[in-house]
Amino acid sequence: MSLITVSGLSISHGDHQALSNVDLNIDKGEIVTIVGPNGSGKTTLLRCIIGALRPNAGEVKRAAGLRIGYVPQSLSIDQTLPLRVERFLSLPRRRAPGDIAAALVQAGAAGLADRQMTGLSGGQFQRVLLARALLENPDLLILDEPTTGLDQPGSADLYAQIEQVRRETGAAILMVSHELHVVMSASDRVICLNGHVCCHGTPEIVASAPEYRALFGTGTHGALALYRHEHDHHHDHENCDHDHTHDHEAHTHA
Ligand SMILES: Nc1ncnc2c1ncn2[C@@H]1O[C@H](COP(=O)(O)OP(=O)(O)OP(=O)(O)O)[C@@H](O)[C@H]1O
Repeated sequence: MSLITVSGLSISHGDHQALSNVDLNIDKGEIVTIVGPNGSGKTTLLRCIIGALRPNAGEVKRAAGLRIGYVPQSLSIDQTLPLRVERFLSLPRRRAPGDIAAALVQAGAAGLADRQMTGLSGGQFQRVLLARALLENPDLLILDEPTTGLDQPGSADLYAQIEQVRRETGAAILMVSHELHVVMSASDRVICLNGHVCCHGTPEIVASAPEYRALFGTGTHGALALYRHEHDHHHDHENCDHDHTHDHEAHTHA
């Protein structure tokens, strides 16, 4: 059985329909990446999966006893409050120093226990958040744009760390990423979201799907196309939408 099964999930924020009829499942030990333009509902979907938001329709089924570790997109720390990493990792639940040390090692942040949270670099901060999620001994690790604010080498290092975590712990990974080149190489499956599932499958299938190309283009890994997307889909294919009106070179199929 899957760790997570999402079926027919729809949710609105006020009168804004953020997600419509989303189906998704995550199996043991796989890396699944969600891509999609800004505002396409990626964070909303993750928050439904961890149970922080309730869908208006559909459901999220979790395997019995499933342990989830969640790394949020951002976390603000009071800059005026002294808070050591070790203490941060013991909030809100007290943790044994040995567990904290082990989680920091696994997150590639060994030696940071005594540092101040406010003095960490972006990459170190993300690793501490990863360590915090690992303290849950997760079967499923959920990361919302874990490389936000990191430079390219920093991002590559963090993704390598995440893959190592999967190798060492066997945890499944569900993450949101804008770094499509990395997504393509490291994921077992990719889900392309834009208020609904535009297309999904192995990275190769998604990369060659016209709806993916319409969203992300083919040059500069599609990063620029993220900001040019227009919300004009039709659902006329099992896994895909096929009618986008974009001016991008890749969009020659419409
Ligand atoms: N609490 C909220 N109240 C009102 N609207 C919201 C709320 N949270 C999200 N939204 C809206 O729902 C839509 C989806 O937001 P969400 O944060 O899930 O997108 P996203 O794909 O994660 O975006 P980004 O890539 O910018 O992080 C957006 O239009 C957003 O403005």
